[in-house]
Amino acid sequence: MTYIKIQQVSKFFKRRGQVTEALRDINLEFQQGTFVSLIGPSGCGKSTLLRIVGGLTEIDQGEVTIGGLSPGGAQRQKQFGFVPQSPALFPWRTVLENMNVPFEVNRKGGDAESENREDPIELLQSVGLGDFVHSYAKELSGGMQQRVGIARAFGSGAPILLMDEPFSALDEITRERISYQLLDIWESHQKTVLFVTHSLREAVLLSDKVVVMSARPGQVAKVIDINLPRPRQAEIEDSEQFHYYVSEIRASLRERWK
Ligand SMILES: Nc1ncnc2c1ncn2[C@@H]1O[C@H](COP(=O)(O)OP(=O)(O)OP(=O)(O)O)[C@@H](O)[C@H]1O
Repeated sequence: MTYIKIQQVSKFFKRRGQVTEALRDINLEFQQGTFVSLIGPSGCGKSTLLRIVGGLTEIDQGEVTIGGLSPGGAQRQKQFGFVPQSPALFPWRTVLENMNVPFEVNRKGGDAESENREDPIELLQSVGLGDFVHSYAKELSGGMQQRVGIARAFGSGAPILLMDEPFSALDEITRERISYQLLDIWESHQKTVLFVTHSLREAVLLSDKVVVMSARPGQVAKVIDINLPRPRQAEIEDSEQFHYYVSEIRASLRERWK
């Protein structure tokens, strides 16, 4: 059953008398529990689309529904967890205390559902941070901080995670390692994820669907189903099928440069 439905969505930004057409006629549908990557040239509207789904940016035309709710309605029901480029951690709090932040916020909002929460230590172990639970966030490397951000989002109780280039500030080796940890944690939780990336490799490794977008005004160039078996291990990157998908995405991006 369709969970996230984006119909004929267009978005214009108006600033100082200038109008930028950021998105044009976007139509997409995703089922619950799908890992979706958005890939496309810089400025094609990937972040804007993520923010629209998350109820942070209004649309000018079209409609977005999340399980029948408007993005604003879904946001009020705490359906979204955000993982931005750099994780918003409190530096003087420990890793474990940072894991509690979404629940503190929810409690302030009078929300009691936080009591059925997952064990934050187990979540931290699943991203390789079991030994750093009591470290201060400021003592962690950038990659470790981002792993806390990911574990926190998976433990937040939100069914939809919106990840906007979460690995972009990391070096290549850290980035590769974290992508496997994200793969593992997602495969054991199967939340609906919208993941913005510039990496073809990450898109194929992680996703069930890759949305290739064309340059501004952003339009959907192609939606590619990644039918690689799960659970996926590092070896899958050596498979012919993996390379085939990477080439297909690259060709689709190039097609739009012409
Ligand atoms: N708040 C805003 N006000 C005005 N223009 C905006 C605003 N947000 C985005 N834009 C414009 O909309 C277009 C799409 O921006 P967006 O950040 O969504 O692209 P993107 O694909 O995520 O880019 P990148 O890959 O570089 O992060 C760009 O031309 C951008 O300048």
